[in-house]
Amino acid sequence: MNRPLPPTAPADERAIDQTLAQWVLQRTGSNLLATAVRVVSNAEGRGHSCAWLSDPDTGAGFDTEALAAIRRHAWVGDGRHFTPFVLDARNRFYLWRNWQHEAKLAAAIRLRCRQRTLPIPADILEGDLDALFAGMPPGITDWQRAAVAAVPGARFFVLTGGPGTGKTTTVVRMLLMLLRRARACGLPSQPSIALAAPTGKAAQRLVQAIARGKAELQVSLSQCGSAPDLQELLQHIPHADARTLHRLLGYRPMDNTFSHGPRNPLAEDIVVVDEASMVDLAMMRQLLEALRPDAVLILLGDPSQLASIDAGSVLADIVASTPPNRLPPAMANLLAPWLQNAPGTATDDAPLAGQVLTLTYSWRAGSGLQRGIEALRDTPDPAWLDTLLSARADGDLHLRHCPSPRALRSCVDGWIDRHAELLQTLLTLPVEAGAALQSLHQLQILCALRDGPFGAHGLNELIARRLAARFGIDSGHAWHHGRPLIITRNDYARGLFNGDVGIALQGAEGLRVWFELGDRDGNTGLRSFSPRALPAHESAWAITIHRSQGSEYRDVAVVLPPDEDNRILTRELVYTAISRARSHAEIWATDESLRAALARPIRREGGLRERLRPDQDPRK
Ligand SMILES: Nc1ncnc2c1ncn2[C@@H]1O[C@H](COP(=O)(O)OP(=O)(O)OP(=O)(O)O)[C@@H](O)[C@H]1O
Repeated sequence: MNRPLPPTAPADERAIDQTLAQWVLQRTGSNLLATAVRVVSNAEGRGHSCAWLSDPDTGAGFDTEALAAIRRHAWVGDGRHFTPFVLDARNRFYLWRNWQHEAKLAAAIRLRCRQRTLPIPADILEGDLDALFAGMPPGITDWQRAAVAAVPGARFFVLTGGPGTGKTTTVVRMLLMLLRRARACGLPSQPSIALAAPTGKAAQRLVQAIARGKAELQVSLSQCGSAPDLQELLQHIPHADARTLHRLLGYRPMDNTFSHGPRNPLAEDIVVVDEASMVDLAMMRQLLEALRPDAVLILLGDPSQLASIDAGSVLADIVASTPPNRLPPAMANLLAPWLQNAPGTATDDAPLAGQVLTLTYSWRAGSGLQRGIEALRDTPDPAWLDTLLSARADGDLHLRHCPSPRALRSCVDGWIDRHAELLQTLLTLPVEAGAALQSLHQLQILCALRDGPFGAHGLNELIARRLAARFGIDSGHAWHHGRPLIITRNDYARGLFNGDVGIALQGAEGLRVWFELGDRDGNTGLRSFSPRALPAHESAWAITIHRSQGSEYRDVAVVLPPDEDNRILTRELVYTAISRARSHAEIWATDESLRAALARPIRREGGLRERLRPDQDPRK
């Protein structure tokens, strides 16, 4: 085993990758194993749950002899028993923990999917759908109806779609359906519901979205006048309390464990998790294992967005494991009468068929921004990009040429001009904290990078200087009235968490930093802190696109570095950024870097999607 290292030194090697490899080398004396460990550690750092030791497309990497030697090593197994590393039959190499997360998560999902029943007879379903979709045309609401009709009897359900496709509108109806037919679905007569999301920001947005969805449905139900019990049941859907997944599962930062798991499952009968694309492999396994077998899990999200920061691309893998919107034959027959377009059918043994549905009709369609979002969801349409590059704008989506720091300065000046009124109010007038925090939802600069002149740090410094010059702020002081900032480290004692956005405001007590925070009972309220009491933080005129996930703003400016070879530039990154905008987005980039980003989809290595396909032997 002491052969020279194969030529597989990973790009972007981190100190931890080398340290781990060194440790393995010292204990095993095997260069080969140490090299494979270096590769897999590096892969994990880039979000992969495993590393291919032999590329399935090119065959590059470790040769057959090297692979056989690694496979024979005592520290490497096939996953049946504990070994520090696992090499599967397809030459995917795992750290034991990621192998376990994948295997256990896939097994938990498959088990839940096998339990599905179709407990509601067709005539009852018809009445329910008529009441819940009164006045809504069939055709464009087909997949919303299908989701509402398919959720009874499911223990695991995934509803996906791009922005504005009606996920909230639909999930409120799905919950109402479960409440009305609870006993038939094997739930208590008044099932309890938990709402959760991966970040505090996303949880706040979920609260607002559910409250709005409930109010809209309330109007529709009272207008149609039928089924008064539905109006009563609607009150049982919570809308003031959504927790982060960490809080839902009882995260204990002292020892990095959770109080809820298989031995202490969650009490709730129905758990809804929004922004599921941000949930990594380890967290999703924890969630699945913390559910009672008879509880229902509903995941909402958009698999085209950036995947989780930590390893895995769980939502995208789940969605890709089953053909889109194909139903098992029995379900297709049951639903056919209410769908204008006959649904395609899946094979009977497809584990997730009928439990993963995608909403395809955008209710915000028609704007240039929406066209851009749709064009970027899958493989970008080259004609769309060419048109945009030559016209420089499509309605509310704009391109600004930004090849240099000098061009960036003029983009910033233009941005300040366009938002001058709002910025002036924030920076120079007394403003109430709630209103000031609300106005931060109006505009946001999103950067692909954190560091460098085109990164969020550089942009924040540049913006601070330009604002100081324009509005007469003392540029010698970082702390000034109207400065937005984002917390970058959790502070459990103060209840401030990574990603919380606040604003510094001068008041009777001097300069205080205000946040809208949730308390332990799920209520949100305004709280202020002295700047000295804050955990690690930075200015937030510009934040990274990764940080913006789960948030939404009226106007967004997206900054891409002009270096088109930068590996950060991917289609998912640009899609995630512009889909944060409700009304207007501008992209500050060169044509080349935009083209390069759109041509580079993220591919995360892992075996989850295969494990969820029909008849998979988990060790393959
Ligand atoms: N069946 C429907 N009939 C009429 N309007 C609808 C329907 N479904 C959704 N809408 C409207 O479309 C808009 C977007 O819907 P919704 O908020 O449910 O989408 P979403 O997918 O949750 O959006 P986002 O991802 O941005 O949170 C809302 O204004 C909603 O009222």
